[in-house]
Amino acid sequence: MHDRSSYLEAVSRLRTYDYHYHVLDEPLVGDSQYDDELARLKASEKAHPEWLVSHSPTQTVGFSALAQFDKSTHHQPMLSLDNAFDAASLVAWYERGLTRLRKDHHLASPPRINCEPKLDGVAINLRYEAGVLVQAATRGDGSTGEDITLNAKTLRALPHQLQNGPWPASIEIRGEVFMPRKGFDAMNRRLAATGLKTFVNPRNAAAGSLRQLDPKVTASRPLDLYVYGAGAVVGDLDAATHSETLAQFERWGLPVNPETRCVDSIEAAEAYYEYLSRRRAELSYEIDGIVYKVDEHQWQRELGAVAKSPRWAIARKFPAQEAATQ
Ligand SMILES: Cc1ccc2cc(C(N)=O)cc(O)c2n1
Repeated sequence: MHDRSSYLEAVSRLRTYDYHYHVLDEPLVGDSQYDDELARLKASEKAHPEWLVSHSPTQTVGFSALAQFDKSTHHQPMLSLDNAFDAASLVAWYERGLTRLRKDHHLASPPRINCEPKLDGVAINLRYEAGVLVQAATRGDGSTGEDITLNAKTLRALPHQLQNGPWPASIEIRGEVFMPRKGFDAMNRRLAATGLKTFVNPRNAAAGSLRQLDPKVTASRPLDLYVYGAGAVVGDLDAATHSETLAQFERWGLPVNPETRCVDSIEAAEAYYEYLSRRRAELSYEIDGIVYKVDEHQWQRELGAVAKSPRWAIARKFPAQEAATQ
């Protein structure tokens, strides 16, 4: 660097690199170019101490990224699903539930089963108060997650205000944020074209995009959302079944997966698995199985949950795919 103005330009250029790398998680240059330019800056400051400015990157101890996310405690824990890897395990899950319920009830008909694709994305907990979205958080450890409200508000599928009331005074609504394949491929092409690191799969891309410290970056990513259940409810959610709850969510303007079906038998539930297994490749998003839930809330309550997993729900997983070619 032959004069102070080119030194000051170098300082500004490196600070821009730092911001893109540490805050936007989208490096502008490769590590070797960054290291070379930083080394030249340090040499200039050694040769010309009178040029040094306090905002030079050589003066910051570890780049101070924006504040981390606040923590957010779920009013009701977010449950994780037990897995079934074959039809026999699915039937065994259902039979176990039937046996438990038959201890105390004469079941006129077998419990209905709600079936839906298991999206391969990242879970989110939304809290609406008086119908207004007041908080959104990641699942975290099931009890406490990260407050990503500003990022969630950039999701085009997510209403900030519920429609067609009434609704409970406060309600937690759970869903899965995901990145459709086409959006994932286009985003990776853009990142690769500018020499930036690409994401391995849509699930990682959704998780990384939802947890950006800068909501503008989240807004630039092709994220989508389907909601799948309720958590804590203050007031009355007048729905006797899970499928009625989902219908209510749709009336309020929340996105519910259109592949969701309610069936009358475990055989029909298994048929749904076969049906969706055949359609999997043509869906616009990635799924890693089917989620089955006993539909009646009364039976869900009676079956309860063991450890962190509900007895009333199970995930029937597809066989692991060999390294998927994106
Ligand atoms: C209770 C529960 C827990 C995790 C879930 C996850 C998904 C999903 N990944 O699509 C769908 C559900 O209905 C879920 N339901």
